[in-house]
Amino acid sequence: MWRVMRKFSVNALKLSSLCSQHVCFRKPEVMVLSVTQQNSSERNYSSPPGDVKSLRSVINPHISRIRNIGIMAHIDAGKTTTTERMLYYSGYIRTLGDVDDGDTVTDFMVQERERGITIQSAAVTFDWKDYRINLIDTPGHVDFTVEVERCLRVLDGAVAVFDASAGVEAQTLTVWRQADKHQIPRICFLNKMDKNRASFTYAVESIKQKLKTKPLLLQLPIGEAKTFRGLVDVVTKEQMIWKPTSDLDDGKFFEQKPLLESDDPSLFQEVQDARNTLIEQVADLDDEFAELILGEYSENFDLIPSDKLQSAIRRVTLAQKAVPVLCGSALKNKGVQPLLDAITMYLPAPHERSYEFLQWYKDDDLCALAFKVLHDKSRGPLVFIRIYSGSLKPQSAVYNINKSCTERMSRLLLPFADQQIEIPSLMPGNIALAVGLKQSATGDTLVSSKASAVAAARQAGRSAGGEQRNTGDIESLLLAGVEVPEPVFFCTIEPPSMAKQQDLDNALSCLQREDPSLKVKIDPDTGQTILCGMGELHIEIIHDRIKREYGIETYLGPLQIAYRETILNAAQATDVLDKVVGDKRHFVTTELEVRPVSGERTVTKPIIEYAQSVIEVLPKELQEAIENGITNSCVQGPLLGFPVQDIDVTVQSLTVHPDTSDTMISACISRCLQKALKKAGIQILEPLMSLEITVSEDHLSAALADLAQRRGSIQEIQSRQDNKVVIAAVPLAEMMGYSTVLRSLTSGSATFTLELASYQALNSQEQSALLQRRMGLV
Ligand SMILES: Nc1nc2c(ncn2[C@@H]2O[C@H](COP(=O)(O)OP(=O)(O)OP(=O)(O)O)[C@@H](O)[C@H]2O)c(=O)[nH]1
Repeated sequence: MWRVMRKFSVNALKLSSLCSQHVCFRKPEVMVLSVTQQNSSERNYSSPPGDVKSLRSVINPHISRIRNIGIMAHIDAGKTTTTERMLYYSGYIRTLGDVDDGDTVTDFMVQERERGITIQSAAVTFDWKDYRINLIDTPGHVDFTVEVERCLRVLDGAVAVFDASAGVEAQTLTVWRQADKHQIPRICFLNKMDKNRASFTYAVESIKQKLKTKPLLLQLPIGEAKTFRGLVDVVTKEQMIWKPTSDLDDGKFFEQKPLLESDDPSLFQEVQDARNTLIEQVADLDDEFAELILGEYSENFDLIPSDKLQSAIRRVTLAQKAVPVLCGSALKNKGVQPLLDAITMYLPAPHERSYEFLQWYKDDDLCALAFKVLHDKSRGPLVFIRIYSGSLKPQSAVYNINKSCTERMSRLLLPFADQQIEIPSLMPGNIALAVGLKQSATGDTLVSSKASAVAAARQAGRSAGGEQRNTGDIESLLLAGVEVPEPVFFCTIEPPSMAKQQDLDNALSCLQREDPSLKVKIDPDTGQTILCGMGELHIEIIHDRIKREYGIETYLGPLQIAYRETILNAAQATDVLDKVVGDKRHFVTTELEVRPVSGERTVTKPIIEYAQSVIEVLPKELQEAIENGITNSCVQGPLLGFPVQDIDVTVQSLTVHPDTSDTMISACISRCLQKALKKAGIQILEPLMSLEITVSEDHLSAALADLAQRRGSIQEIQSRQDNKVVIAAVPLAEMMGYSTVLRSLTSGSATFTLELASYQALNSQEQSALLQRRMGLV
């Protein structure tokens, strides 16, 4: 049972389950925070370090004291255990759990079902010493570009957790490269130092080789594998030894004292050498520090004050010139407190990151990103928000740029400790949960008002070179979130019985708000529900979540590619509708002309025009009925039922009997358009993907040979450190199961991202082969 649960925790979000175990274990109480009324005895802390209690009353700490971080790790490297220890030492949870002990998770599932909240939580807030740490969940599946990018957007820094016996593994490599792209400063934590075959040297070497980064060794282990008992801080030359002080060996207390030569001469020498190497490395990367050591301390590096070295390490970490490396054993409760110190010391505060879009907003104008939506049956959608500028207050209205609507939030909550605390305001750099936003979904940008969005749009327009754009276009520039690509795969989904259809519809509508890349539609012919997603894995996960979180066992049809249809030529068609319903005669005649639209940009909605003779006499009310008919007809093309794009429709003539309903007008127009499209000759378009593969030189030719067999066209091969980055365009139809093939071709060393680039025409042979397949003839 536990194994099963552990697996989906892997697939879903491990931090989520932690948050859920500890935050949502009981019905979350919402309490209005009143600093003066707080009674410390009510809290759930077990001798928290530092002055956590008083800090907890600080709703908006100074921005320099905030750290928004994520933890990235390969499966089983110890992300959950490390996170759990962080929450324990910070006083967030009272008892240390073991991920291999399933009881708590089972309990949590029961609670979760009773409370009706979905499992996932996006962030957990806790204080360490005098810092506010928001631990933001990083997605379990790097295959979801949208999900990963959304998440990286709200992180200011990250901790990469490694299994010290395994070094850098595939999944870490992928996320590491994504973090490189988003320029996120990082710290490495070599976990599992207690494990047989754990090797500090091997793991550091693997970081150097595989991640092509400069590791800064800030600690050295004392002992390795079974003998691992502590570590030495290379900067301060202090040793930290964890010794069980009571039956409860929770690692909370450890001995910290200067390492003396008499304690261990060879370790002392190692630390001395490591410190000198560290100083030289940092001096090479930081001019300010180089000047300092060449001047005052050139005679004796030992005299360099630790705080000067720490500040220089911070600067090179923030500039991503090097990565601090720490070590420990989360399971054996060693090394996590120094890791927390390093997070506060070396990772950036929100204002130390540069966010390009902020230049478009005035200083105190709100700019916030909704980065996760949770569904709570009693309180409705809870939206996780990160503020970049301005402030948020409960009962205030915000303008959602993506949805072009104004919404009012009723309350603001901090996901703090075991409660969600109601707060009166939220300042830049912070993260909170908003209650009452009905429209906002994952990835939406929230600003203070429409006027502020338009002003920022103008500013963005000016920065983009003052091109004339309409406001709608410019607004799309403003998305602090990520643009959602069109889904490229689809399949039918069916509930186990008709009685469950309503539940399935509800589940899908909740999931859609959380995940903007998921689309759901109804097949107009069969009435079946259709799921449209970004990839094989995406659809699989949605299927799994419906079962796991909503308790509905569904059946998926075969996975299909979302083609498009367009026309080859111009054509005209006429149609007549003459129907008597009750005592009314509905009579319409029409003539339509269709023409292909060519250009670089895809035109997904039909361009609608009217002949002069029609526009002169056309009442405004009928225009909507006509345009509905045209738009509906384009949803399903005449050849295979895929959406029709890149067409221009001109209404050449229209006669309508006075009693005719709008529905009949739409129906006649729609049918006439289908006739015209058929006459114009249908061309099927297939999704063409932009593929980026990062591969070592040794495996480059194997990857290229494979691409050639997939109708791929190579556009560019770049060099990135010792790796090659292949940029290619490949039809999606050739990409099924690609991750498995690439893994075996490159011994798991290559990574790739896949994104929709455009739609390209199938040639006549490919088109007729597809038609035959769809008709079941082959
Ligand atoms: N020996 C040893 N085992 C550890 C350590 N940390 C975690 N583990 C074990 O490694 C396994 C995976 O730990 P998790 O914390 O679940 O790792 P994770 O990275 O969250 O795993 P996934 O969520 O499955 O990706 C569990 O059996 C842990 O008990 C450690 O420091 N030493």
